Amino acid sequence: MTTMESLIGLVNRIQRACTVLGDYGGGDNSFSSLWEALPSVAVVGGQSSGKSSVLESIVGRDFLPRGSGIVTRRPLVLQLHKTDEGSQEYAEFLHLPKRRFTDFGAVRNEIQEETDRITGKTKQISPVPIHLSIYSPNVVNLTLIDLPGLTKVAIEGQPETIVDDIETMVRSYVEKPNCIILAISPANQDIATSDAMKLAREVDPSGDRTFGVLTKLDLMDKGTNALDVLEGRSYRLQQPWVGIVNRSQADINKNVDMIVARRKEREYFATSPDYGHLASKMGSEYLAKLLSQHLESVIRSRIPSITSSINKTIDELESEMDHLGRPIALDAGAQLYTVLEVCRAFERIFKEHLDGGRPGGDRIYGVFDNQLPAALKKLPFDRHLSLQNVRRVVSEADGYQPHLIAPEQGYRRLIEGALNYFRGPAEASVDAVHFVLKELVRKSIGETQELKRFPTLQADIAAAANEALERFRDESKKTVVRLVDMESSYLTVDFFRKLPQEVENKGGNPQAPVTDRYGEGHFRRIGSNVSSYVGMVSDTLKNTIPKAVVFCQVKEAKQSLLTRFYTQLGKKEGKQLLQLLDEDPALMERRQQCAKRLELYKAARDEIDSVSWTR
Ligand SMILES: Nc1nc2c(ncn2[C@@H]2O[C@H](COP(=O)(O)OP(=O)(O)OP(=O)(O)O)[C@@H](O)[C@H]2O)c(=O)[nH]1
Repeated sequence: MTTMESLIGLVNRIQRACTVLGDYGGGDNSFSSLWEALPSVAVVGGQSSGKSSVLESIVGRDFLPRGSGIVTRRPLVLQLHKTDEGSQEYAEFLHLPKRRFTDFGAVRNEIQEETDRITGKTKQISPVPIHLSIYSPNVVNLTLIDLPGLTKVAIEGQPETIVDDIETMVRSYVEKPNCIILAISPANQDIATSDAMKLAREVDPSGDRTFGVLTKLDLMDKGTNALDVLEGRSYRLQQPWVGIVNRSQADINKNVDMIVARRKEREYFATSPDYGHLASKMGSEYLAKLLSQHLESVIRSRIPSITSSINKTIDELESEMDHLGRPIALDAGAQLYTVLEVCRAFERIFKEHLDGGRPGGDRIYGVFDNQLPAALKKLPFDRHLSLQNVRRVVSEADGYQPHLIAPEQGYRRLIEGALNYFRGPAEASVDAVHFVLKELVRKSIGETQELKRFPTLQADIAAAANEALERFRDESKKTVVRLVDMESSYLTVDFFRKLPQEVENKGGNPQAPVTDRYGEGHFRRIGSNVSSYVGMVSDTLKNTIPKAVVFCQVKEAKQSLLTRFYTQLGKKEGKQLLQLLDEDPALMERRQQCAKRLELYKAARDEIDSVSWTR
């Protein structure tokens, strides 16, 4: 069996770890809170209901600040550790790990000062808890959280909102299903008006996790008693009510020792005509034992769910850490490696877009299959080869001496003029593919998870890739224009060799008169011959332009999009590399939080494992 000590000690250790990492009940946290999964006991009550007195008598020591107004302004997480009989009592604060307090007056001062350290002297409240551990043979293992007293009016110097602020803070603790509520009400007030019971009823209507504590039994009017409450008739709870008699103000003024006070309390119940029959179930010592046992059994029953919640959170945090990436290494070599790794990830995605696997590459084929043929079709050859223009160009080419057989010069000029039109669609194809590539770079950058961390590197890669694409575009343009120019520079002789025969065959009658070389039909035929030649060239270019474009732009983009960037990278020094890897601060912060949390949860898991082993 797991010992009680180890179970409560386990939760104590996890709670401390939580606080170190800023995870505490009532805190504002974007992560699921481990604290909330842990059972704890919160002390709530109206002002002057006797909360401090109950806590002190559970501890058996005077150590809480006293005064008028709201004294408790930060939650006090009080962890009690039972030590061997005869050992010295001491206290330790989590915020002062190296100091052992044996003087409990000094503990009181430190609580006061530490409260002010966060809240200032303005009497504000803060949800950041103070952790105090007390090691003593006179305590039972127990963790209690002392919360500010519920109040109805703000006193001078306090903001008006304090009444609500306190309630909100107290509520944020007690509404958690794992919180055991120690609700303190004074017996000399009507239980129906108790602030503690009002809140407890709201957050725990079934009374499952509320322990009702009735203080000031000794201050009740003569002839009255609290048996209706203590025996559960006035207000039913699943747990038994406990009556308490704390030190009176006069006792406190006289410095009546806590141990003496405990004895007096025992005597009070033992000799009380009203409560004598309940004596064994009354008093602060009994309350401490009751709570400790209850806390232990609650912890025991929760361990499996705590463990599974811890394991689930560890998985979540680990996958988030993977997603956020590892922290940046300090040496330049490792930094260069990181930059290269990220660049490669980007290049891989970019290639997937081109080669298929990711969409977008098909749009390049769309340029070749639709845009280019459509643009070629739209070229104004009809106008260029109109009868009128053919006649004008041929006549101009002839000069004063009209051609005798075939208008060689005229043909050349008409063909050259027509071929010039191909530059437009050729260049437009280059541009269209350029824009597709640019868009794919943009997309790939967006899809490279590894890049998300590094806005600077992302911008630099985008700039380098786009600069490379511009270069490829220039090269590609030169090449396609060259293809067109090549067509003009040497015409396909074969085509013309066949022409005259075709003309003569056409008539079919050798006797027919030779066509009038200067008539309309003649020029029409010239136009039609040029048109067929241009059509042939158009078919050729429809095939060769895509080859040039793929060769100059697509293949280059796949192979050497970042080549120049890599060369420049090689010249960079450590500092410049670090600049490239300068992360988004929000992300850095998130990773840090994640890492810390992961550490906490792993530590918690180890703690739980170690307790399980001692069974
Ligand atoms: N006679 C008698 N006096 C008590 C008892 N419990 C508390 N008192 C007195 O009631 C006063 C308030 O008690 P505290 O323990 O300071 O009450 P509190 O709820 O902590 O008060 P705040 O922290 O100011 O909200 C003190 O003067 C105590 O001595 C009791 O059971 N009997």
